[in-house]
Order: sequence, then structure tokens, then C-alpha cells
Amino acid sequence: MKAAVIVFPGSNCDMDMYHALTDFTDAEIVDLVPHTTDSVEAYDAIFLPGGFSYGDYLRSGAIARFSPVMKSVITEAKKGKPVLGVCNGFQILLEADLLPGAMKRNKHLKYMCRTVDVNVENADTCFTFAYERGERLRIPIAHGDGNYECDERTYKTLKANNRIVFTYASDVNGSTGNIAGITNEAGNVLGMMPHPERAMENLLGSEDGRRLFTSVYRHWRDTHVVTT
Ligand SMILES: NC(=O)CC[C@H](N)C(=O)O
Repeated sequence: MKAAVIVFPGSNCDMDMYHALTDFTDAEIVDLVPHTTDSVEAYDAIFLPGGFSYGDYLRSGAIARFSPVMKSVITEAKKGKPVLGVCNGFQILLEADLLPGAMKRNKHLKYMCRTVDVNVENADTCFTFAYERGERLRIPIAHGDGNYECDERTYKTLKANNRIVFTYASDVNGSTGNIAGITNEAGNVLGMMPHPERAMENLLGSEDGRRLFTSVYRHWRDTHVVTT
């Protein structure tokens, strides 16, 4: 598997994502790809890390969404390649219309940085099949704009089609339905606010994020590698 970690000006979780992919999957190639690149076609999976792209000016993710690389990210997402956006990456996917809804400021208007309980609502995606449905994970959050908002019709559609992949076990930031992560209709684009790449080692608090990366890798292997 060739994986691309996109680096925007202001990304700050790019190296954590790189570490998660290089040290916990068997991906042959993991590249840090600058936002100025115009094609990511050569990659099998694309990762948008967290951070403060363009200083969160205007709105989180609103400027990064127009980075040169995003045209190709959108094309590859529409082809069905796995695209994961974590935190600011999720915000960029929302701004790029690859996922529905928007992020508002956290309900208490405070930046929050702590480890929270996250429920696995759908373990039937290429990102989550190494988990069990109903499992409760410990994963760090670190955001000021994590209050996910969508209209009622969108919420019903997300729910009816099992596109809510993660929820917070309690109301941490005001998100509609405690949503912590959703997919697009095809299931190959996942946006999530909690940081699985910061939950890779028990020494650092949790290793509950590992299986997200191993799921993506195994999904690629199962669909691309012929064994005799
Ligand atoms: N950790 C991050 O990706 C931060 C996300 C975003 N810039 C916010 O504060 O909401």
C-alpha cells in the first residue's frame, strides 16, 4: 500500500500520522505530501492530518480546502480510495463537500484537549473492521471547532445508512447526536474528530487507535494482494 499524508501549512499531526502508518502497518510507502502537489493518483490511501491549516483563519479548513492538492484528493475520493481526515482533516473534508455538515465552535467556546470515551457505531467499514460494533475506545481529542452540526434530514440519512461510525460516549462539545466521526455515502471517506494517531501506544495513554490504521492496511491487502 502506498499512503499519502498531506501536509498543509499549519498541519501539526502529520508526523504522528506518519508514525502510525510506518510503525503499525506494513505499508510499503508512506510519503509526506506537500499541499502544493497536484496529483495523489499514485497513492492507494490518503490521510489528512490534524492541525491549524492556514491558522484556522476564516473557518477551520476553509482555506486548506482550496490547496492545489485537494482537486486530486477529491478525484481519488470519488474513485473510491480510502480517505481519512482527522480533526482538522475532518474539517477540510467538510469544507470540500466530501462529507456533509459543518463544524461550529465547541459549545463551551473552549479549546479542549483530553482523552475521551468513543463508541464504535459501525465496524463494517474499511477503517473500522478490526473493531467490534459497540466497543468503547479511549482516544484523545484536541479541538476548538468540534461541534458537528447538520440539518435533521442529513442526520436521519447518516443514521439510516450507518454512516455514523463513531460517537462520543457523552456530550463533549455539543455535536449533533454526539457524532465523532462519519463517512460519505460510499463509505470510503471517513472524517473523525478524535485522534487515533495519538492513541498508538499504551505508554502514551492508549493503543485504541491502532486498529483504524491496521483496518485500512488490511482492507488494501485483502483487495489488492493475490495469495496462492
Ligand atoms: N487538532 C486539530 O486538528 C485542531 C483542529 C482545529 N484547528 C480546531 O481547533 O478545531
